[in-house]
Amino acid sequence: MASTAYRNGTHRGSSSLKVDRPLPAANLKSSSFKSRLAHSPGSVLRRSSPASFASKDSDGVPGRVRVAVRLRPRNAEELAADADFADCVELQPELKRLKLRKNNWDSDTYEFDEVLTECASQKRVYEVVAKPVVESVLDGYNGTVMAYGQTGTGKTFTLGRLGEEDTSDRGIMVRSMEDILADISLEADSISVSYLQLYMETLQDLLHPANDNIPIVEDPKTGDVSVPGATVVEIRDQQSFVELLRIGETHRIAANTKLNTESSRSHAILMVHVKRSVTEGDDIIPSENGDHSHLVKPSKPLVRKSKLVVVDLAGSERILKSGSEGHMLEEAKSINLSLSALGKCINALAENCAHVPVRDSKLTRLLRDSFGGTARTSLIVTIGPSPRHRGETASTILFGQRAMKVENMLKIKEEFDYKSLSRKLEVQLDKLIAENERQRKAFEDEVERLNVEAQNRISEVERSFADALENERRKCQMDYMESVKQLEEKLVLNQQKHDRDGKSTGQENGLSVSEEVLEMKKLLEKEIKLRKAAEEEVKTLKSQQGQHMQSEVGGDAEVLKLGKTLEDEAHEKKKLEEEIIILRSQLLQLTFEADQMKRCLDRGGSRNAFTGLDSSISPFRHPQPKDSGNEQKASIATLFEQVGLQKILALLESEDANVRIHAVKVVANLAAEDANQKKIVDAGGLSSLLMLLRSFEDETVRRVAAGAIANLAMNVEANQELIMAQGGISLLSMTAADAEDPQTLRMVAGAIANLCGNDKLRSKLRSEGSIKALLGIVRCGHPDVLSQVARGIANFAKCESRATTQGINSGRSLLIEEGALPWIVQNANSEAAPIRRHVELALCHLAQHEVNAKDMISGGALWELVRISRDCSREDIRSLARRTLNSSPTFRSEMRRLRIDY
Ligand SMILES: Nc1ncnc2c1ncn2[C@@H]1O[C@H](COP(=O)(O)OP(=O)(O)OP(=O)(O)O)[C@@H](O)[C@H]1O
Repeated sequence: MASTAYRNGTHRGSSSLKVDRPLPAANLKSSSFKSRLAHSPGSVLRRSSPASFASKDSDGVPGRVRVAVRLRPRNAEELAADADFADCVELQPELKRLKLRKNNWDSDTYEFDEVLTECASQKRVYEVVAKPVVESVLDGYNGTVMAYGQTGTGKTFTLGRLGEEDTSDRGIMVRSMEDILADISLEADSISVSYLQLYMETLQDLLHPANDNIPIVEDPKTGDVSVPGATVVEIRDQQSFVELLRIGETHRIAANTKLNTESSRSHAILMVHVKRSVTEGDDIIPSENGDHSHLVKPSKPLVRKSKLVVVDLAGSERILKSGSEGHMLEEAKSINLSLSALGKCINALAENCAHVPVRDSKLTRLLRDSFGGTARTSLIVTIGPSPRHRGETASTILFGQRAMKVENMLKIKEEFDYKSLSRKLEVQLDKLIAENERQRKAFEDEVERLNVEAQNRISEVERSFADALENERRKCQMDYMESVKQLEEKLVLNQQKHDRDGKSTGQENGLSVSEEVLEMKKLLEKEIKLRKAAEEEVKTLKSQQGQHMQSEVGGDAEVLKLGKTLEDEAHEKKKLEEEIIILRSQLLQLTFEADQMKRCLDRGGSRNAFTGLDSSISPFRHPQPKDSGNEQKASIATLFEQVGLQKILALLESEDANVRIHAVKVVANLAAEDANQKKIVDAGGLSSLLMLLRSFEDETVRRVAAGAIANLAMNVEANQELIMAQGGISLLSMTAADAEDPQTLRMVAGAIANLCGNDKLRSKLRSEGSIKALLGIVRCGHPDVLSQVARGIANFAKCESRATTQGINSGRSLLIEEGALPWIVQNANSEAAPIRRHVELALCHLAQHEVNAKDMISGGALWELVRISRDCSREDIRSLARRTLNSSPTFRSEMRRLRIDY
């Protein structure tokens, strides 16, 4: 092995220095361990032997044990005793060399990493010996600062001085902690301390002395050495640390030896555990919108656990010199034993021996990581100047020289930091929750905004739609009113002209009415267009609603609102359709009336002539000339085609009274056409009409409904029977009893009269009060009404007569039983031809059966029969009367008795 010592050439007669430089270029003066590593890429692990103080991995950084030598100044005793002698050492700090005098003319020269003279301040000692180690510890490496030297040479002075009186006296322990506390973050990192002494191979807790015999635990894999039984105190400030040191100091075993009045008898070991979170930059996670501001992916959370071990060894001494006896002698032996075990290990490591006797003492076991392990180690060897202790000084120097050859493999101790990860994730989670909350709020605000916007749009559309509808309705109404007014004015004018000019003007007026009709038709077409436009509008609204619904997924309230809007729109549409139908029906009526007027003018009749009151068959039947009849049929066909019967009938049940009135008029008009009657009945129109009659809500409705029923009951027997089956007979009877309006009574009488023509309904008509109803109706006195009554009585009498002839009926006439005879007799010679004709027929039918003859005679009917047989303008009736009188024995006998010449 190459020696690190070199001799003064003078002694060997050589001026050249034989320096074997095995040391790597590492430089203790550097304050930054990282920069040192950067400057020593060529450092080579010199030990190739697997023998090591601790197990090592190959991925560490080589780091030789650094050794400094410190010379204590002469103490009082030495100043006195050695006054005449030179120091045994001569220091050359600038060359980092130490000369150990052998005698006055010969010396050995040694090179150290640092040579500290007796004048070196505590601060400088700390900076060159301990500070680099402390920095390494802060970087995550283990570090050891150890003082070795003869007793009384200043080990405790170097390491353990608290410097409470004079801060410049502060030793390495205090200064190390100051630097550590200054560098770490108390929030993220932690420092804890254990303070132990190894005394006579027993490890004792200096912070809790009762806790002795603490076991040493070594991790065979990592080489980590721990003392789990030791008290561990967390340090948060310098003051509490100094307090701990003081406590430890008071518990440290010391003795007054010859060489040191306060000689430490134990090895003191301060362990400073530093736990630091690695603060590498977190990866920023871009959000969906590319925003990089808030989300970060926590990097792999690591914690670096490092340990600074400061070892104040007990003094090495020659037992004789120290004057130890008894127990102290045992102490001294134990101290020397452990120091010698340490020396052996260092020798073995320095020599790359296969075996390092680590287990020979607890001291070597404790320092397993410091020598040949993973720690960065700095050794300060303390020496005294006295030539009397030259041997001990030489021994100390050689210890230091051997230690310089020990190469450690520095490794950072990193662990996965679950706590830190958990903390980071919690922070991250909080951020995410806050972000989520922000986004949710923004989303809700957006939904709210869209809702408001949609509502505004809907309201706007509703408003404009309602306005448009209202305008159209008003316009139609006004047009309609205007048309009616114009027609009425023209009618008056036409009448006046007609009166003046006679028939010649009739044709012109007819032409102008035709023009009106054309105008009306145009109006109808316009209305149809309007309806289509309104339907388009509804479609557009529906599609807008659909779009809105799509854009507002999950917006239930909005969907409901839109549904409501749709309903409203549908309602509006229905109303519009109703209005269109009404307008059409009005137009139809106008057309009809115009036709009537034209015909009337053609005939030179009065307005009353086309009101329908003169209709002898049906109150609503349109007695039209062929051409106008065809036009009317065409109009009705158009209405059917464009609107549909079902829709028209549905309007009979509309909530709007006005709509019902118009609808019933349309139905009545439709019912006037034979071709429509069955369709109306099949579609349930009869039931609706009867319902209107029953509800008696409006005189007009009732009147027109009765007229429509009369039309339906006109020809088709099946319809008549349906009316009966649905309670129509009694309904008509009741209506006849309480109606006052002559038009209504005319319609009701007409309907009953039609029913009276059906043989099958005879008894039902009587039992449900129809004959009484007809007789009641005569109170009205209006000839048109009376004409319908007379027609009904004639029809009834005819059916009775037929039944009697067929042998179905044998009794007295129900008409006579119901008291109709007096009215019949009274109206047999009515001035109104229609009445007279029906009554004459009725009398003839009654007279055909002998069973009625007596009542007729007593009721004065015979005279009327005789008159009819003589004077009736209709030949058929006259001959019928004659035949009847001739065939009845009772009448003949009475005529004889009365001497009526017949
Ligand atoms: N560099 C120094 N400057 C001034 N005084 C010093 C210096 N070094 C040591 N001393 C003094 O020397 C005496 C012995 O020092 P210290 O107790 O530190 O020695 P030691 O090596 O720890 O001894 P031991 O091994 O017996 O414990 C003390 O009074 C101390 O103040």
